[in-house]
Amino acid sequence: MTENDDPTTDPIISVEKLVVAYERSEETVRAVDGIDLQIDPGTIVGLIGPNGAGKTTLLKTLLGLVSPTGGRVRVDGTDVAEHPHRAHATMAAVLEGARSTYWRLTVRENLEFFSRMNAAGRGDERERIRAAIDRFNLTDLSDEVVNDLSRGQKQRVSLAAALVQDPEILFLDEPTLGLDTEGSLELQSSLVDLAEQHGTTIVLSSHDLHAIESICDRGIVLDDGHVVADDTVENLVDVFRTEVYELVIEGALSPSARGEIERAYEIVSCTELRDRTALEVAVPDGNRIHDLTGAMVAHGSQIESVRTLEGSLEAVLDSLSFERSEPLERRPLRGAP
Ligand SMILES: Nc1ncnc2c1ncn2[C@@H]1O[C@H](COP(=O)(O)OP(=O)(O)OP(=O)(O)O)[C@@H](O)[C@H]1O
Repeated sequence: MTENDDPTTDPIISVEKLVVAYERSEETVRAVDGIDLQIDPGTIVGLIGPNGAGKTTLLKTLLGLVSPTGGRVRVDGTDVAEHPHRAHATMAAVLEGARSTYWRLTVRENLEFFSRMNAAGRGDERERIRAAIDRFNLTDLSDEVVNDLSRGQKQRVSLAAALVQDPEILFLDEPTLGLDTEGSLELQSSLVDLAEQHGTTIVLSSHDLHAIESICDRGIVLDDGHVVADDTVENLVDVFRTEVYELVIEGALSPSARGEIERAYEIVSCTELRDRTALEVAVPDGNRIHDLTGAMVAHGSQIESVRTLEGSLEAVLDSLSFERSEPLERRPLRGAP
């Protein structure tokens, strides 16, 4: 499912002109710097970006744990800052590094506690707990004290504790961290099931780009507190797989070669190195790369190398980091502001 499947659906999360600034000793850091977002129910959205991009701050602000400096967040129509209790009734979270369970209680006691706290009266509690224990393979651990479990096991308990709350929205910060490959794959399939079978909206941040590519409907790339790309994961990857080439030429790009390229292609970036120039050019159809190189040679460019930018989210991020000193609005990603 993608955000555009049903144009009549009201967004379950709506973020308007959101700014979150932290005061540090001598400076103000705008961790979120003017973000507008709408997320439709039942979608799985991945927040991606380099360290310090603002992912955790955005998640915590959606949850109401951090107050906006400006703008607002509405969850299921409720302003999170104005009515935090009402907003919290619809959501659960597993935050990285935060203890989202009680380590002195057993697994089962934790699940009972969270279920009663946040989902009292909603459906059959015993059935919900049994399903969460099954889903996260916790049967043999259900009477163990959480403190005695491994990091990966604790992570599974946190996820189970979030799920027994039967949330409409689930926020996860780095959910696959600490899980082995099998655990990570199980978690991914549980999240997809949740969205598909229960219509749960899932927003997760992760550096695990394979997980994001496998399960997310939509990827939002943050950098320096801004949304720099927002599209289906497929489209984000496609832009790089089929269309963008990096060409390195000797010397500078002559005005006539530049004019020739710009007649048919988009120059995504042009970086002058000491005695070379690196260009990223968006080519609408992969076959036309030969026309492009031919035209450049005809206009006096000596081409040193040509390479396709890999078709993976990793390439998207690498390319964004490469360009961090460049204006990001020059990226060709659809949906970027
Ligand atoms: N409590 C805080 N006080 C001051 N500055 C903060 C605080 N929390 C985050 N920051 C700063 O805000 C910016 C965004 O941080 P944030 O943790 O939201 O990014 P992130 O994308 O989640 O990074 P990472 O991938 O490393 O977790 C960074 O410059 C960070 O140093």
